Amino acid sequence: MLKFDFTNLFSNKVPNNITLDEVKSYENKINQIIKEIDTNRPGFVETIFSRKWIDSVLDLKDTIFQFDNLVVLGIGGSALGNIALQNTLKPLNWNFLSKEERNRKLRIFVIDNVDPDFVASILDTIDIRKTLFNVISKSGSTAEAMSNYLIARGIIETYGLDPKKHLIFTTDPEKGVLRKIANEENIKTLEIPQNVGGRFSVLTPVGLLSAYAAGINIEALYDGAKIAYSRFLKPLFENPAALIAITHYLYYNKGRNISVMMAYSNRLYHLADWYRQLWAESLGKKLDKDGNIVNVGQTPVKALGAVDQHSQVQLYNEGPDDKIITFLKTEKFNRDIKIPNVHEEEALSYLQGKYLSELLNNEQLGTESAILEHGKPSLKITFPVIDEVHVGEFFMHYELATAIAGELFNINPYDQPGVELGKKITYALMGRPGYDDHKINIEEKRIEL
Ligand SMILES: O=P(O)(O)OC[C@H]1O[C@](O)(CO)[C@@H](O)[C@@H]1O
Repeated sequence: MLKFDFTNLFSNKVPNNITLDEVKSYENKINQIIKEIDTNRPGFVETIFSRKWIDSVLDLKDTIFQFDNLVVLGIGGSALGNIALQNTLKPLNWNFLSKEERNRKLRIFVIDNVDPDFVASILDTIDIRKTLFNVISKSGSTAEAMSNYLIARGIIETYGLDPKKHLIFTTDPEKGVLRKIANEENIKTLEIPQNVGGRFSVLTPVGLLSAYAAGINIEALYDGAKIAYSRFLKPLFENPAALIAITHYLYYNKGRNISVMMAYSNRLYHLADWYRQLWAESLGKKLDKDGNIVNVGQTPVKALGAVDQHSQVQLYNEGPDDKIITFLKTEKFNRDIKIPNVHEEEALSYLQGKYLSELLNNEQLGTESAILEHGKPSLKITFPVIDEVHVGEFFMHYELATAIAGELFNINPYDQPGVELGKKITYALMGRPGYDDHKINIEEKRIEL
């Protein structure tokens, strides 16, 4: 199980700190929220109690393992879970290993952006004949995913290959242009449960296919998610998701409107990236459930230890009192490196003979202590080891925490109306029929240098 340490959130060293009594005063409300979630089971919870989604991926086994590369084409919730799974659970040099070293599992690439330099750099690297493309889009219409699909398809056709053999669409069971094309052309598909939104979809086929293709144990991901769910049904002070939600909510109300997730592990860093979308899109809302303008939301920020000690920590310690910090660390790294005894130099003797893991984890503890001395609240999540069970558990704790936080803020955590306008203006700029109303009026008085 993941270990959670909430001690420093309640310390008297934090001016205007939250107290256990304050948290306790929300106990009834939170119990009610938990009961409601458990009764109505939102889609992301329902998913982990069904074999359907794992089985739908396992059914594609023969197709997947004919290939050497899997390229995911999707953005936002249709990409970030894939990226997090690969980076936390596979060696960071996975795509550089030989096929034998990879045990014949696939190299995984995720093309989310539409930056031509980025897209070309991946397409230039892979052998198209040995590549399976997984186009992921819940809506089946997102411009970035669609344009990258069209590019991939164009290349497949240019090579004289059969698109049906090189494409899998992961999309809504009924709606969207991807579903239409799949039906017309008999392209293999995976379903995204209709009641699961993109940022909550990592444990649906959205994240499962690339994970499985790389040899990740997808069943163990579900085992971990179920552990998180069983902890979510426990009383408030034994319930990590509820404590994350209420402590962030209370500190937000005391002016801490930035939530930093600082991972002391290059692998765990990608979980912080996933968390950014979840926390931002779910909780950043203009209207509450009663239609009042509230403009709430806590800005999630990711940071990497020890790197950001030399970039961000000065600000965290001495800048505005507007942050709550979550540290991620692991007790066990897959590899370790002993720092050799090279010099008879006293200034270096504290390092020589020690392990990098020891240095990094002491840096974490040092930063956590320094941050507390500067009066800033933090919590810490420790992975006993970075494996499927703990990563699955992490995803589910945060999805549940987000659902609870949504209720505390009295907003809908499952929609994202604020991203629509930008999409429509882009459509208009790109000449998509039906979007003329969204043509922008360029300011006549320019302030341009
Ligand atoms: O899976 P889709 O429908 O292509 O959407 C991709 C992403 O775009 C958004 O709708 C808006 O950013 C996200 O919520 C979503 O994860």
